[in-house]
Amino acid sequence: MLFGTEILTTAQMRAIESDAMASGGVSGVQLMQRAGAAVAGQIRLRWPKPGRVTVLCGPGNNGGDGYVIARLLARTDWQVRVLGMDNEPGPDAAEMKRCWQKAGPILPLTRAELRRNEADIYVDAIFGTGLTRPPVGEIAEVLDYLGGSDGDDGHVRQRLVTVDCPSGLCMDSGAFLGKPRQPSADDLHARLTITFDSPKPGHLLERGPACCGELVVADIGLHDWRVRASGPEQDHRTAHLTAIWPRFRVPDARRPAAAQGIWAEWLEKREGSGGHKFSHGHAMVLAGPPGHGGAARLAARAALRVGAGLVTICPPGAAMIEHAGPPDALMRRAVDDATALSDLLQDQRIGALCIGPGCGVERARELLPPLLDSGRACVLDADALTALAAMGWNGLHDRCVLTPHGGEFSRLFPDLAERLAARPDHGPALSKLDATREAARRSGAVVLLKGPDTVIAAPPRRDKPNATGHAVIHSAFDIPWLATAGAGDVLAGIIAGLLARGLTPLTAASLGSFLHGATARGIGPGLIADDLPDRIPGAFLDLVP
Ligand SMILES: NC(=O)C1=CN([C@@H]2O[C@H](COP(=O)(O)OP(=O)(O)OC[C@H]3O[C@@H](n4cnc5c(N)ncnc54)[C@H](O)[C@@H]3O)[C@@H](O)[C@H]2O)[C@@H](O)CC1
Ligand SMILES: Nc1ncnc2c1ncn2[C@@H]1O[C@H](COP(=O)(O)OP(=O)(O)O)[C@@H](O)[C@H]1O
Ligand SMILES: [K+]
Repeated sequence: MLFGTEILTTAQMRAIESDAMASGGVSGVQLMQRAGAAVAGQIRLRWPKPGRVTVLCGPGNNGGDGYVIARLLARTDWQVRVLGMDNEPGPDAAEMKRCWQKAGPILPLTRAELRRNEADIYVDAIFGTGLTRPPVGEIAEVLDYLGGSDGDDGHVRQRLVTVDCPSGLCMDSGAFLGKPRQPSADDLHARLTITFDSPKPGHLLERGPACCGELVVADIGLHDWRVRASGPEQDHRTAHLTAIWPRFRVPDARRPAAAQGIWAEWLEKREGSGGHKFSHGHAMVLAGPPGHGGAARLAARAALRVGAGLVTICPPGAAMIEHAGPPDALMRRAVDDATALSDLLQDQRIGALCIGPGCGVERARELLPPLLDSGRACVLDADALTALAAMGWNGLHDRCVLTPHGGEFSRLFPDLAERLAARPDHGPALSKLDATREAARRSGAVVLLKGPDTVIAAPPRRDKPNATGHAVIHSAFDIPWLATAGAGDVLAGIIAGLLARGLTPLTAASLGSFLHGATARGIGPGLIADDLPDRIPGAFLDLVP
């Protein structure tokens, strides 16, 4: 079972909207009115005293939402200025535009007009899911102004509310079309973004979290069609959000799913497997040469803390002395070479292995073949990934979890990393989600690409090789202090421990990321990786429904 809040690509969102409208259950205008009302409602909630608002309306349905917002705010005593385009949008937006024109004028959507009057709030309803190419000309200038490139020190961004997303952001990738993928000070930053029905990948990836500001997901009544579209025979279901990011609001009815799902996984394993320590799984962490033991010990301690029944750390004999200290619960066993590992793996009770943290590339290269031949569930991290990049995919299988950070990913999948770094010229741009899924497909393993926007992707099912596998995005933008030496080693150990307990690789990687992030949130700034394993029990307790 996967957990988290479902997210939809823009294509899936459009498909669900079309299904809903084709069913006759709801019209396009009704959806637009609900969308506009949700935004106007959020504005009134945050700015209860009516003031001056400038609504910027683009050429499509995002602009249509803008005309609804303008009308609803004008009704509640806001002084509304609308800047719009001189075009005939699709029928729904055209109707909303006409409705607004009965209440007030539409001024030209130009930078000069925008600068003419100050407003308390700016509403960006220029582009949403329909963005296909980089904004140019007058619209690009308007967006630059809103982004603060005018030297106004970002004064607008504190007052910028965006409809569906900051205009110019590709909602599938979180990249700004036509701009470098690195952060730039003049990227359009909103204080608040209201999106509809479900988050889209671009809200959670790359520039999305920083530029959307607080993200509110408003219900516009598409639930029944979303559920139908994500049934087992449909391919609409894509990725699941696994963390509730503090600035991220989902409709209340969908909020508890994450925590309860995780807790249920845990109980299921505990109660289904009886009381013996071996029935809770035996994890092995392959440690490296003398002087490099810390990383593997962090991993081993984390594997114990997530409830593996036994954990053994396996350094070469020459490094054994380094591992004499606590925790006493940890077992030690020397593994000097590939033959010793093969012999050890005759013990079928060893359920999962972790290789990479502090292992040394040469040793990883030697130990990987017998480890992979054994077919055991395993986590390949750090030095094991560097070794793998030189060895190729032979022997990898769907019980392997690869946990690269960006640098390791580019050694393993240089072409994908290069495409991911390139300036996107049209939408939808290749996303971190797409790249991780492709990496999982090529390697046949679960791939967890680390970062503030961790993506975890499973390879396609064997019976559906052309379908995309399940994927999970774990958002950790609110915990930058997790980017500290050794945090990745702890994550590898957590996942190995969960694999030993019998969780599927995708669930172990997703739940592992969630626990890792939740633990870091509980500790706060100042965290060092050593703190993480021993605080995992607290993160578990927070999951009790
Ligand atoms: N379809 C629906 O029923 C609903 C749509 N909603 C709103 O509609 C939005 C999507 O509407 P659209 O599909 O009309 O798309 P948008 O309103 O995002 O705008 C795209 C329009 O601009 C054009 N365009 C794209 N890139 C451009 C560029 N760089 N320069 C100039 N023009 C460009 C496109 O050809 C299209 O006409 C959503 O983001 C959401 O705000 C909501 O009202 C909810 C219901
Ligand atoms: N900016 C960030 N915000 C939150 N988490 C991050 C950020 N950057 C990296 N991380 C997370 O921190 C951990 C660092 O892992 P890694 O790069 O492997 O470090 P190490 O090898 O030192 O253990 C990963 O879990 C990663 O997802
Ligand atoms: K917008």
